[in-house]
Amino acid sequence: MYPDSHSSSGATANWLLSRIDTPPVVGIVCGSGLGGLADTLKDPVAFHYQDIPNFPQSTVQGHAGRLVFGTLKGKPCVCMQGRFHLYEGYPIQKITLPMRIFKLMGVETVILTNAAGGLNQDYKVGDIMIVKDHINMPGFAGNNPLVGPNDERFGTRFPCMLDAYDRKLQQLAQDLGAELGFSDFIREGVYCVLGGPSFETIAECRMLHRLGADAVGMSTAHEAIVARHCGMRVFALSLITNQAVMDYHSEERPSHEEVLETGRQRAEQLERLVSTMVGRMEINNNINV
Ligand SMILES: O=P(O)(O)O[C@H]1O[C@H](CO)[C@@H](O)[C@H]1O
Ligand SMILES: Nc1nc2[nH]cnc2c(=O)[nH]1
Repeated sequence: MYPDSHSSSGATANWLLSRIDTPPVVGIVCGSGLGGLADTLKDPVAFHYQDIPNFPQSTVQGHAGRLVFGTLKGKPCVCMQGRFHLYEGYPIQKITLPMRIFKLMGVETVILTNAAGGLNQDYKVGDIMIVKDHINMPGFAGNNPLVGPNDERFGTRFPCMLDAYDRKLQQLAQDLGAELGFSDFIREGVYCVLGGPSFETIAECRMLHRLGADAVGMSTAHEAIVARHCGMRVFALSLITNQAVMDYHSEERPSHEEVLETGRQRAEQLERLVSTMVGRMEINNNINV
C-alpha cells in the first residue's frame, strides 16, 4: 500500500545527481504563478517532470512541470517549477516525494512559496506573508504525509512541529524585506492548508479566520512536514493573491485567473526577496548576517 519511499527517492536522487555538476544545497518550490523564480537561476540545467523517474506530473495551470538546477547568488539550488497538490489525485506521500529527493541530493534548506487567500482582514492582495506556522486541516482527518510505516533513515516516527518554520530565516526575511523597501507589504502569519480544489465557502472562511489562520491555500504544509521530518530547514512565503470572502453581500469571486494575475504583478519582488535571502544564507546551515 505504501511504496518504499527511500528506494524510489534514492533512485531518483541518484539519477538527477549523475546529470548535474554540483549538488544543490537550497531547494525551492514555486507556487501558482510564481514559476519565474526558476528562470532567475544562473547556468540552468532543467528536466521535465515527465523525464524524471518516479516523479509525478504537474496538471495545474501556472505550474510548468520542470525541475531546474542552477545557482542563485552563487549558491547551488534546485527549483521545482510546479508542485503537486492533493486535489490532483496523487497520494499525499507522492506529492511530497520531492522533499525526500531534495534531502538525498544534499539540500539543507527548503524555501516553499505559494499563492493563498487572505483571511486576515488587515491583509491586502499583493501582500507577501512570511509563514510562521501552519494548520494542517487534512492532517486532522488522518491525511498526513507521514502516515504509513516510518522510515528511520529519514526521521523519527513522531517529529516535533513546534519549530516547523525556521525562526532565524523568518527574521532574516523581515530584515531583508525592510532593506529592500518591502515593509509595506510584508506580513507574517499562519497558513492553513485545505484539500481543495473548490475554494472556500463564506462559512468556511469565517471559521478558518476564527481558528487563527491568516491565509488559506492547498499546499505547502505537507511539504514542510516531510522536509522537517528529514531534518531540513524550512522557510515559506505566501503571496496573498485574493481576499477570502467573509461577507454574504460581497460580489468578489476567487478564481485561479486572479491568483495567476496577482502572481504576475508581485513576482518580481517575491523573486528578489527569495534570491537576496539565498545570497545571505551559509550553506552549512548558518546565516551570514
Ligand atoms: O499553493 P499553490 O501551489 O501556490 O497554489 C494555490 O493556487 C491554486 C488555486 O488558485 C491552488 O493550487 C492553491 O494551492
Ligand atoms: N484554498 C485556497 N487556495 C488559494 N490559493 C490562492 N487563493 C486561494 C484561496 O482563496 N483559497
